[in-house]
Amino acid sequence: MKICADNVSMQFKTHNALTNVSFQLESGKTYGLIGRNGAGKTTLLSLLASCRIPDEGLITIDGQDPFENTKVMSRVALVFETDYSDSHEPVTDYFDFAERYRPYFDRAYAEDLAARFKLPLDRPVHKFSKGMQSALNVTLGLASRSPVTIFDEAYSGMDAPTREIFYKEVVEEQSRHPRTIILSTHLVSEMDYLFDEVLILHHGRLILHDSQENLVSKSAVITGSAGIVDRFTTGMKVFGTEQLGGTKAVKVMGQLTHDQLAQAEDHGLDVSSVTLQDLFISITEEENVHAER
Ligand SMILES: Nc1ncnc2c1ncn2[C@@H]1O[C@H](COP(=O)(O)OP(=O)(O)OP(=O)(O)O)[C@@H](O)[C@H]1O
Repeated sequence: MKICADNVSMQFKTHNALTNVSFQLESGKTYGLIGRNGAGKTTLLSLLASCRIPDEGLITIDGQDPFENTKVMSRVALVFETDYSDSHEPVTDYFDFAERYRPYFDRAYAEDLAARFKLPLDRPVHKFSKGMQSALNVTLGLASRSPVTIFDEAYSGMDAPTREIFYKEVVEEQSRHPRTIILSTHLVSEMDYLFDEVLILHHGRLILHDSQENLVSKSAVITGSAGIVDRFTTGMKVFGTEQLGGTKAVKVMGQLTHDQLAQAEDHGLDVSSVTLQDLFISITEEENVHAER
């Protein structure tokens, strides 16, 4: 299912939670939605899941407005951190419910995941630990096999080995049952390998949307003696700088040419790739937002 956001804006009283956000998402890809606290990720995902309507702009899923559109919305699943404190039902009741309302729900897969996450099927969910409740959420999301499956930080309660099971399943599910998967997260460094494309929200604006491959190949860190690094990077688009004594590391946007790489080597400069986490931190640091040298 193709998702389009066209100039979407959302306000809470006087606060602009989203401003003119536009993008297109395709089926069969895993998208990483990243942004600092309060950047607007949950607001955007709740619009995609039709929990609210945008103040301005349009969201379409397969060309249709998803709001109160049962046919479209039965194919979209939003998984978020849920408060289960009043949930006295066992896991099996959640599976029964999903089986009734989720057209692609695979119960056998859900039971298999529950076993791997060590979730007792007959125990009331309010008695689960926070991590177990998160594992139930991701189980319902994965097994929903919804053509659009959105996880809004739904895994934050899970410990590292449990998150690894989830990540592995995301990869395997994309090859078994390709769909649009959107993962919002703060765990950028451990999840970056899952993303085909990355969207970075900052203060409600989409400041970057590109493939993971492009992001990594179109940026670099140049490290070496401060004066030489400064001369080498003059005229380049710099988005981050660190200095320790006489050694400077400058992060630049844009792919270096063969000549530039050869020059860097001649000058004893080290050229390495930027991680997504690095890129994210640097471009969302106020003082670095795309400063041109
Ligand atoms: N119901 C609401 N009423 C008023 N303001 C809201 C509401 N929901 C969100 N906001 C504000 O909108 C902005 C975006 O919030 P949102 O929850 O979308 O951010 P987020 O990127 O998901 O943040 P986090 O990573 O901390 O979960 C924040 O400034 C938040 O305070």
